[in-house]
Amino acid sequence: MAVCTVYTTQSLNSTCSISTPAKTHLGFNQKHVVFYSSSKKTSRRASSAVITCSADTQTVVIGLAADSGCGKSTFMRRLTSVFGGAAEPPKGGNPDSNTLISDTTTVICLDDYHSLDRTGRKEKGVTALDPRANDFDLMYEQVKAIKDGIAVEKPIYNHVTGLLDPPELIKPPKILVIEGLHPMYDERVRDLLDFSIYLDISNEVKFAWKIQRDMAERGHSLESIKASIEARKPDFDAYIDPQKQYADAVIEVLPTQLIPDDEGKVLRVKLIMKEGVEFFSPVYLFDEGSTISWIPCGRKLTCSYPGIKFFYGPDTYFGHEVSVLEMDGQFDRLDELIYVESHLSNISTKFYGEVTQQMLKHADFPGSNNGTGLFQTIVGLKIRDLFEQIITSRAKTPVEATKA
Ligand SMILES: Nc1ncnc2c1ncn2[C@@H]1O[C@H](COP(=O)(O)OP(=O)(O)OP(=O)(O)O)[C@@H](O)[C@H]1O
Ligand SMILES: O=C(CO)[C@H](O)[C@H](O)COP(=O)(O)O
Repeated sequence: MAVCTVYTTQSLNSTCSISTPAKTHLGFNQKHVVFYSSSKKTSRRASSAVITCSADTQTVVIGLAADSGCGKSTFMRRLTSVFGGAAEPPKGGNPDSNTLISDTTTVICLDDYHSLDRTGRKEKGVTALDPRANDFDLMYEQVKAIKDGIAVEKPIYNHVTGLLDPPELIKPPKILVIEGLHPMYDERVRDLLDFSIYLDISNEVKFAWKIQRDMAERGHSLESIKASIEARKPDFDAYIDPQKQYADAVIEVLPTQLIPDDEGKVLRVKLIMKEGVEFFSPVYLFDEGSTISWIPCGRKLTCSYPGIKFFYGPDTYFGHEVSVLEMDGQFDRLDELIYVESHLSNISTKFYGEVTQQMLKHADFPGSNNGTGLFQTIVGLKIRDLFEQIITSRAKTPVEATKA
């Protein structure tokens, strides 16, 4: 009996099939195929084996990083809507699950990889942002397994009780989104991402949003909100904020420059897009690569005080070449957004007016009248486009095999 192992450059999963020029008995595991045969010609046959995997079922992995209360859930709702169908927690599972599943996407919250529960963190004097409170080995193993087409039993961090609940089954989806505090912190996890986004909310705006949500909806006092932001800040600066250097797209939210000393109600939002990212071409305004300042308020766009200002141009971000699209101000009439949409290019829509349609559909979501909603919607469309391109390219590329 002769045995020959062939290593592949791509991971193999249960969708893969192997054909050889002659009859051989074979089996395969994640990165290699083993051929057994009574023939001495095994080695030659193995080298000419053709390995085919179904591209449809290989998971594309997207990372979304941001601090708590910075709009991740809102962004996820916009993204899953682009793919159609509702995103819901796993049916019949833990009612406090953080996971959202739709036909195309599964969104998992990285809080589920907290290794210390609320009491454990208190006893050790660490915050949830501290890497010591999180299990990056498990995060890496499970995200890799899902990407390789293997279902996992993922833990659940229960935000109601502050405890770690029994795990839930996560099956490989078409698109896996890992959202939370640390999707780009661990190099191994970062390398699994096909595309990454960082929501960079400036302190002033974060404070305004926290007050609005935690005072109005959760009954917290102004003092306690201030204290919680201050307590998280050193770890946020040390472990969360630096991840933005790795992101393929950053949505930066700043106070307006149109009104002096505004309290974070009118926003200036920048979409920073890395150049040279495979399957992602930055959005542009009017003329790709040029520098444009545009005030669209006129006959076709109603603007009340303080108006709307767009900017587009090239820049550098953490040493990378980027394109930046910026919007300062807010829309009065969302149906007129079509005027702005028609001047943007590379937005990966499937039909004229798709951005406007998505924005109108979710007019009640926070940020629908400003650049946060507009840019989140556009990034959602870019992710759909990236996914479709990846699937097409995988379908064209046969798995490459090298003999041991
Ligand atoms: N674009 C926006 N414009 C205005 N307010 C916003 C925007 N996005 C989010 N907010 C405010 O921030 C709050 C938190 O938003 P969201 O739930 O999407 O964030 P999150 O990052 O998922 O939060 P958490 O991690 O705490 O669950 C919202 O209730 C809203 O008050
Ligand atoms: O930063 C966070 C991410 O959402 C939370 O504070 C962290 O997950 C801890 O959660 P809780 O406050 O519910 O114990």
